[in-house]
Amino acid sequence: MNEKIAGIILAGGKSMRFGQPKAFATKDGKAFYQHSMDALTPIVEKMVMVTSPELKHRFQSSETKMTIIQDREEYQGHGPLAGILTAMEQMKAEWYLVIPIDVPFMNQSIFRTLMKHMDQDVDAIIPIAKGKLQPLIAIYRNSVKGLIKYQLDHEHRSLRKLLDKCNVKYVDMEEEQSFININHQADYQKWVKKQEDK
Ligand SMILES: Nc1nc2c(ncn2[C@@H]2O[C@H](COP(=O)(O)OP(=O)(O)OP(=O)(O)O)[C@@H](O)[C@H]2O)c(=O)[nH]1
Repeated sequence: MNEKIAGIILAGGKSMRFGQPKAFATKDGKAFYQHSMDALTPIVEKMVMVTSPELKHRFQSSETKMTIIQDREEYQGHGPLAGILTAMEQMKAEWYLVIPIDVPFMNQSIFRTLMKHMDQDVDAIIPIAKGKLQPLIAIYRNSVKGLIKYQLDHEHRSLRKLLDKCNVKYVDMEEEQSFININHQADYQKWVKKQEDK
């Protein structure tokens, strides 16, 4: 455990492509958002799940280190950066482990690998997996808070844009399975069918 490190679960998306709130889809009898919690729980002392007013009442947690909050009002629905900023303002830490709610194959070892790169000169630690940057499964330092606020105040919601202005450590990940994210209902149904056929 490290008190300098806190967890942020991003759970305020609209799930338009999925057709219903994907946080509550299940894998192995457990909701997707619980898989995200499980990936962070062994590592962090405290964590927040940042969601929308519409979804807030649907999340449950008996985990004492978890708080469920909603995006700061003026940034509600403004994308993942709104969730990250809201969490950083609510919960003080030096480093934040960030995870979305649509990566049910994720596990703590991915974060343990990223954590090896935490040092003074770095603002963000971003994995590269499946040939892509993965800025939503990443570590951010509190040094980026001001930049995130600036971007949101100027309607710049892109994480890529934030990374362009930061000192970023990119980490190539050999393990790809953990990074599978489920955006479309069809992908989820394909996976469910595969399990049933096994
Ligand atoms: N707190 C917060 N989280 C968000 C917001 N927008 C997206 N997220 C989360 O960020 C992660 C990635 O979201 P996306 O899959 O890109 O977007 P989505 O809105 O969930 O899905 P689509 O509507 O299909 O694009 C998910 O965990 C979302 O719940 C937001 O405005 N606030």
